[in-house]
Amino acid sequence: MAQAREVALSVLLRMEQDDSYSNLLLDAELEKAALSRRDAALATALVYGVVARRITLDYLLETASGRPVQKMQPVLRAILRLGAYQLCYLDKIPARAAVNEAVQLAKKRHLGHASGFVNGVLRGLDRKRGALPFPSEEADVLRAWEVRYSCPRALIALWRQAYGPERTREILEQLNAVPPLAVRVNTLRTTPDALRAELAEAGIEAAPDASVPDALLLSHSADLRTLPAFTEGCFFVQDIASQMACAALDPQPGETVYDLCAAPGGKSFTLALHMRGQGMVRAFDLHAHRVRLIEEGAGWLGLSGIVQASVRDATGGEPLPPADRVLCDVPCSGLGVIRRKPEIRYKNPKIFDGLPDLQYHILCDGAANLKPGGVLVYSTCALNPAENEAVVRRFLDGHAGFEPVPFPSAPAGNATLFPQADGTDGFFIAKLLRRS
Ligand SMILES: C[S@@+](CC[C@H](N)C(=O)[O-])C[C@H]1O[C@@H](n2cnc3c(N)ncnc32)[C@H](O)[C@@H]1O
Repeated sequence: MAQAREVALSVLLRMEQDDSYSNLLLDAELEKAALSRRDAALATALVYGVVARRITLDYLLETASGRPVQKMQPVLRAILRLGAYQLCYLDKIPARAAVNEAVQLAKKRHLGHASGFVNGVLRGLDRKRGALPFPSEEADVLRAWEVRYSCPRALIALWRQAYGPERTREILEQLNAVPPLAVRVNTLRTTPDALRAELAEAGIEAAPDASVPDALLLSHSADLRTLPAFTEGCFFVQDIASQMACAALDPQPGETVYDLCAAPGGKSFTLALHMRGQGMVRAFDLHAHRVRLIEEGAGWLGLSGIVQASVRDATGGEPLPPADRVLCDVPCSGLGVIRRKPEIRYKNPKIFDGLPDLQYHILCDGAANLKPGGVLVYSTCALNPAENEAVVRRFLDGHAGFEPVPFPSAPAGNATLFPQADGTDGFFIAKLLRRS
């Protein structure tokens, strides 16, 4: 277990230095450390938990220690956050173990002189934590929610303005929850029922989803990669919202479909399955190393004959022969998938300012490469109207030949999916028809 905390500490420190994603750093550290399954699970829980709860943990540590966390040495700060997270959120870890392990970590990291401080702060936090006052909503609602949900106030303010206070509170209440795990059945290799039976044998309950066929919702997150059904390419992980975007495009066998921002390829694969393996999905992406991921995935799932991957810039690529349907699953802020990538919340919303223009130009490229009578779907995993409704509005204002088309659960032709209400990732889907 000590090793799990060391791995978690290394990941947290590297995140501060590299500004890299927690999942990528964690995967790399776990591979290096070769931990037992139990230790790897603890290291994972610690990294995601500390990243997600950082603002709350810092508030608690500052209140307990009387010292500003930001002024502490990064390694000391990370050790205290790890200890505080275990004390406040991991009931299965005894308080004494959480404190002692933090002291040992400090010694190993040559902070022997601070081990008394670590011990004192964490013991104090453990004693007082039920009684520490949280900021009150009456005095400053943004600060109160910032501390309670560990979400920067700029993002809370953005959501309050976009969706109102009630919906914002609901979004925040989901922010630190475990996200659902959904898979798409590879119906060219198996059936939902056969896959359910195979998963059940491995101790994983799977239920069909009400909104999309050939999707299964798994009861708990297991290491799916070791299952024969996985290695044989009988399914892949894909959130229900992504599957709904593919269902909205509704591609038919024999058609030509473009997926303009396709890597790592999940939606291209689902589109190919909708088409029962007949026709062509051209899967483009700007980055060659990401195009390789599409090729690998298509090979694994037996879809190489229908999914053709290549590098192309959707903001300035060469014109293509017009397609029957085009998907623009554009690069976005990711503000709908914070449950999966907890650090997204700490990005300054200003860095998203350039996205709507990029997204608009990709949507225009989709329109330019679509046949008259063809269907265009625009999607993001952003909960941010500037990247969603506003982009589609701007597009429709300048493209008289296009009109919104209803699809299930979206009578006006577009839908924002919310984790709390829809049980999916936060997501936006708009469906448009090219009349002429
Ligand atoms: C939201 S991700 C796509 C996810 C993918 N559709 C899936 O379901 O697996 C957005 C993708 O857009 C790509 N991208 C960014 N700018 C692009 C551009 N100008 N042209 C084409 N692709 C671009 C990124 O490399 C990234 O892979």
